[in-house]
Amino acid sequence: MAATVIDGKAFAAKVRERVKAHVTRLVEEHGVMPGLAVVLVGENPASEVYVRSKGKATREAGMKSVEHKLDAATSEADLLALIGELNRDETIHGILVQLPVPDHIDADKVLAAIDPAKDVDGFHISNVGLLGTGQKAMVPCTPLGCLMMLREELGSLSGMEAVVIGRSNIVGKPMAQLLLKDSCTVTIAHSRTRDLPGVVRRADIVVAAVGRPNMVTSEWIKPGATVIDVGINRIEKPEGGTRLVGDVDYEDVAKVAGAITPVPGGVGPMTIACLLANTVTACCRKLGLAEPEGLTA
Ligand SMILES: Nc1nc(=O)c2c([nH]1)NC[C@@H]1CN(c3ccc(C(=O)N[C@@H](CCC(=O)O)C(=O)O)cc3)C=[N+]21
Repeated sequence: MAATVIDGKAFAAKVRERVKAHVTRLVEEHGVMPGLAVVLVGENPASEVYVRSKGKATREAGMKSVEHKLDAATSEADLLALIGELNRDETIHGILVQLPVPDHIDADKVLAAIDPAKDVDGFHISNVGLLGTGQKAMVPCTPLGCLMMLREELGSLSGMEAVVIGRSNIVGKPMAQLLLKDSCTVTIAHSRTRDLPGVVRRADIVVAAVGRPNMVTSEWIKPGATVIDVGINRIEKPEGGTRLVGDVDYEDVAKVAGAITPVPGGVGPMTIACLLANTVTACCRKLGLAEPEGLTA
């Protein structure tokens, strides 16, 4: 039986509707419009596309969107000064510094400078620690989007075997924390894992976040498993031009999986929806309101 396709684009549209409803309520009942500031340092065509679509989504949700495009030669001190200003700006509830930053800037230092309450990426060590200890954190957007899709597809995740492939701070590690919080038995596998296919074959839930095009194939997948593909790899087409593929060999894996996310149209759109969701969450917390329904982990 062919796998169910998890339509991330359609689900993201639903999440964005929810975001919009919360924004309307914040504006009408509290006179506050959530604001998101995105900071981009240097020129990177892929980043610029992403920043533009984020700005558009932010405005469509009825929120304030601010973009700061800084020259590639911007000093670390100048970037830190801008973050300080955004931290103090009452109209800004979320701050995102697009990664990667140029080599002469220390990314860890920059992330540490963001007010943890405005850290909508969830990359500040305070938020990492809060998530790891089961406290109220800002949760990284991509893992949050993956979790929302898994819950939507599977209902309760309790007791399931989950294997996360990839140990990055932005996806693998926080994804594992969220799955653990939902009572999965969690394995983080990576490039040094012995018998990676054998480890992945145990999984009811597979989250692939390695950055290697089409790495995961059907022999790795337990029949009926749910497969979330976080990879976004641009590869050359034989006939010229490029196309986006994930870390999962979609056509192949779809033959055995129970459900699978496509690339594009899977995790990517959910990441943007969750960025908006996190901005609303940050705004609600600042105002001392209840957690916005359907937008948090
Ligand atoms: N501080 C920070 N936070 C981030 O969240 C962050 C970042 N830096 N740096 C870059 C990556 C990349 N990223 C994407 C989000 C959505 C799509 C997305 O929506 N992709 C579409 C396809 C877009 C296309 O066709 O090119 C899809 O998957 O359907 C892609 C990439 C967030 N990132």
